[in-house]
Amino acid sequence: IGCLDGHAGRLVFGMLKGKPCVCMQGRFHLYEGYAIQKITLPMRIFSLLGVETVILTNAAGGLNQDFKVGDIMIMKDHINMPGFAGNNPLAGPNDDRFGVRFPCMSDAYDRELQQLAVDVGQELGYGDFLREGVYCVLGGPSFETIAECRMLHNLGADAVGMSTVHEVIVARHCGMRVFAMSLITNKSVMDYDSEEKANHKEVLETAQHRAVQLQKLVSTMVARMEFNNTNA
Ligand SMILES: O=P(O)(O)O[C@H]1O[C@H](CO)[C@@H](O)[C@H]1O
Ligand code: HPA
Repeated sequence: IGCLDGHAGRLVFGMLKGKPCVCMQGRFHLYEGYAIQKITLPMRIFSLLGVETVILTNAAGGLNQDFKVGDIMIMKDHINMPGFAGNNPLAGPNDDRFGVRFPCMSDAYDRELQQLAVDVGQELGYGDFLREGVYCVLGGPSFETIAECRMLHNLGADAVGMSTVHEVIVARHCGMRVFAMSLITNKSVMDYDSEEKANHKEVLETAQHRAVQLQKLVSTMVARMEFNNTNA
């Protein structure tokens, strides 16, 4: 597990609301220099362990100008920018034991789980800062230029980050259900007059600020999820 700032590098096993869970406290990133297949290996291990549902979180910059720092964006779709250049975790020989050669991605983000997040978020009183949108992944580690932010927004992305999408692709390839959400930790700089600058300190501070609400959202969702483990 990646062990950089903000990523503890632990794999935690336990029960959450009566359900067996395994939690990655941290993740690997492309910008750490790992091959994309290594970054996503934990998803295949989870699948072999019998995991049925994957919940992914990330910190992201807000491209959508209606988003505020501290908003939680339910991911309804993604744009896989490294994939456009051929850097896809499923590139290379397909291992048929995990999934098909050409997996569908139009149903990557489970609609029922998105609705569950909306329902739970409303009940918890999080409606004011719960959004939905499209996440775009880039390689990092440099944050985006103003021109890049404008381009990504024009392409239909609401948030930008450096993770998650590769994990989603591998998790979907092996048939796990996926739910993902982004914490908008900073506003993407879209204007040459702006004095704002993306920085990792702000990302960590915002994550700290919303940590308890994110935990509550995830644990309440887990409590409500149907448990249907055919491997049990
Ligand atoms: O996507 P996660 O790992 O949450 O973290 C995001 O925040 C870091 C940049 O501040 C990058 O690692 C980016 O991907
Ligand atoms: N850009 C890319 N990745 C990020 C950002 C950002 O603005 N914020 C947190 N992760």
